[in-house]
Amino acid sequence: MTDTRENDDGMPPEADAVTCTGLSYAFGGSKAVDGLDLTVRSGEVFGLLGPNGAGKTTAIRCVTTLLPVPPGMARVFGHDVATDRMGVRRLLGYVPQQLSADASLTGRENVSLFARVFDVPRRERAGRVAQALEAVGLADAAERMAGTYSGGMVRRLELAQALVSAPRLLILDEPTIGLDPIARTGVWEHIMAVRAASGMTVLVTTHYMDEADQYCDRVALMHQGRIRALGEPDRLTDDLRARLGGDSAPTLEDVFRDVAGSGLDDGGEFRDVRRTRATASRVG
Ligand SMILES: Nc1ncnc2c1ncn2[C@@H]1O[C@H](COP(=O)(O)OP(=O)(O)OP(=O)(O)O)[C@@H](O)[C@H]1O
Repeated sequence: MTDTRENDDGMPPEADAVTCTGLSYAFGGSKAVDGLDLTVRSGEVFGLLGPNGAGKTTAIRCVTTLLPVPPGMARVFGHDVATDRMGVRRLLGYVPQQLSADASLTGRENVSLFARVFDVPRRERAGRVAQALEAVGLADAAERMAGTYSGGMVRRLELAQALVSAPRLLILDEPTIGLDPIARTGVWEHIMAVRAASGMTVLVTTHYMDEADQYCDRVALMHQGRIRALGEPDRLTDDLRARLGGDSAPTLEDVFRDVAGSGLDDGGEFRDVRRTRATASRVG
C-alpha cells in the first residue's frame, strides 16, 4: 500500500535529505563546484571528502541557501533551495567552519541566543537549550564563559547551537579541524549519539579520511569541484584492494589518490590544513 503520510513540512516521509543534480557554482570565471550529482539519504551520516579547495564548503553553502543557485540544482527533503529558502532553512542545523560562539557569553547564553534566532517557541526554549547542552556533554559547564572553554568544548557548544532547533538535517563543515585527537573523538561521539537518539541526517565535510572511514555510512570523494568516487568506505577500499591484488590493504586516502591521480597535489594535501581553526585561542 502506498504511504500517503506527510511530515510537518508537507513532504512525503521518504524524501531524500539532500539531492544535488548538476550542482555548479563559480566565483568569477573559476568553477568551485562543477556538476555535482549527489543524494544524501534520510538518516545517514554522509561525508563529503576532499583536500583544501576541492569545493566542499562551496557545495555546502549552496545546499544551505547561503550561495544562490538556479532552481532544480539542489533540494533538501524535497524543498528546492532556490525557490523555498525558508522551507530549507527550517529543516537545517548548520555548523560552519567560522566560529559562531561568543566568548563573552556563557555556554547556556550562547545556545539560548540561537534558540531565539531560530524561533524556538518561548515556552520550550529553556528545556530545549538544556537538552542541547546535555546532548553535547556541556551541562556542567553551561554557566561558564565560552572564552574559558577548550577547543573541543567550543566545537561541541557550536554543535549544541545547531541542535537547539531540532533540525532534520545537520550540516557540519570540518567539525574537527584544528582539534587534538581526543577532542576530535569527543566531538564525533556526541554527533553519533545525537544522531542515534534523533535519527537526524548528518552531512559532514572533512579532509580527515580516517574519521570518514570510521563514522560515515557513505562518502563522496571530491576533487577540483567534482565527485571522483562515491559509496560506503569499506566498499571503496575493497574495490581498490581487488584491483591492486596481493596483500594490499588500501585506506580511503589510497582510494582518493587513485581516483584523483597526480592532480591531487595541485589541490593540497589532506593534512595541509591551511586554515586551522585554532578554536580555543581565537575564541578566548
Ligand atoms: N569567496 C570566494 N571567492 C573566490 N573564490 C573562492 C571563494 N570561496 C572559495 N573560493 C575558491 O573556490 C574553490 C573551492 O573552495 P572551497 O572553500 O569550496 O573548498 P573546500 O573543499 O571547502 O576547501 P577548504 O577545506 O579549504 O575550505 C577554491 O579554489 C577556492 O579558492
